[in-house]
Amino acid sequence: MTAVPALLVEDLSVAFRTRSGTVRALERVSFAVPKSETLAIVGESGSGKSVTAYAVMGILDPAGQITSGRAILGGLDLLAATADQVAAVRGREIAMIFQNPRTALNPIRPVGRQIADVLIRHANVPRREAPDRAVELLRAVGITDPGRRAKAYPFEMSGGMCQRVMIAIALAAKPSVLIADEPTTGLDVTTQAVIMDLIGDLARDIGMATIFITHDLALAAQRADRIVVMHAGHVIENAPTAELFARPRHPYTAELIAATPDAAASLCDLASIPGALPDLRRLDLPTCRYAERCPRRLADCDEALPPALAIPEHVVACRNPLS
Ligand SMILES: Nc1ncnc2c1ncn2[C@@H]1O[C@H](COP(=O)(O)OP(=O)(O)OP(=O)(O)O)[C@@H](O)[C@H]1O
Ligand code: NI
Repeated sequence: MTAVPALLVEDLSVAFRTRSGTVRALERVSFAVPKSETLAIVGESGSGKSVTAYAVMGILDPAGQITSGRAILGGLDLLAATADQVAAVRGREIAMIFQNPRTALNPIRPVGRQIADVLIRHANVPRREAPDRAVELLRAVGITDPGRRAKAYPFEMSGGMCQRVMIAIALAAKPSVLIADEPTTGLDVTTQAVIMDLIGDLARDIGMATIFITHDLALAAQRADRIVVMHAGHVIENAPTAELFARPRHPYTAELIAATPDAAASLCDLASIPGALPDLRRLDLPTCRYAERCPRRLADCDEALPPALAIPEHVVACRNPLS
């Protein structure tokens, strides 16, 4: 009945081995991104948003280990695929843009060349045509005088301009999925809106699904069709955006929304949510990682979490959800 999603993440668990113990960063994370839709992943710092993205992209820190899960893209499980298979897909079918475009770009290669590299490698563009196509792409992401700008180095461009270049690189091969990890953090508000519009417009043009990782509930509400809320490495709620705001079912989501009345605050500084994320190295981590902060905790909250698939279209991982 339901169509095949652009990306399906199921049961993803990741642990990092560190000197001070094992960090259980993700536990059984699941979500699906329908084709052409935007899914926001929101959560406090340390909740596991970036680790989820890195695991799917195959760029986890070597200390990180995927201990369970699948990430299905176009019939291929990225987590079980060979390095060659992943290399063939990354940049072509799934691409990522990062918070700090300046460090993600190659500092010693003109930006036009960097875009041309991707076009040759991933979009089957003949080498001769690549430079002109790179200039076209720079124009498409709203860079004025793109012919001249193509010859510039990243340090010669503003942060907003570098992010446009990153977007041009990410979208060069028209991937079916884009992961944008805090793509506008550090940019001024006007540039933020322009960049988000740009990503939205380009996604629409090529029918691309977008995973938008953010601290900013307001931005998520404006831009996403669906919101996944993470807490301490768990997906605790997943619902269509309007539904999530109208009827939050997990006590943590309700706290988040209450703490941000016009949904305008950023989750970066959630001083008003009592407690902190538990230390993910703890050996006695509770089954519900929110239990120790939760005003609705029941005795049986320490038992296994209910399957996070309680209600179709609206997933909540809680034994005592709001109705
Ligand atoms: N290389 C690593 N070694 C050990 N622990 C790590 C490593 N990378 C991430 N972690 C841990 O994994 C957990 C999730 O981190 P992650 O970066 O995904 O959080 P996040 O939700 O993206 O936070 P932020 O909003 O600050 O970017 C954190 O507890 C973090 O300390
Ligand atoms: Ni992050």
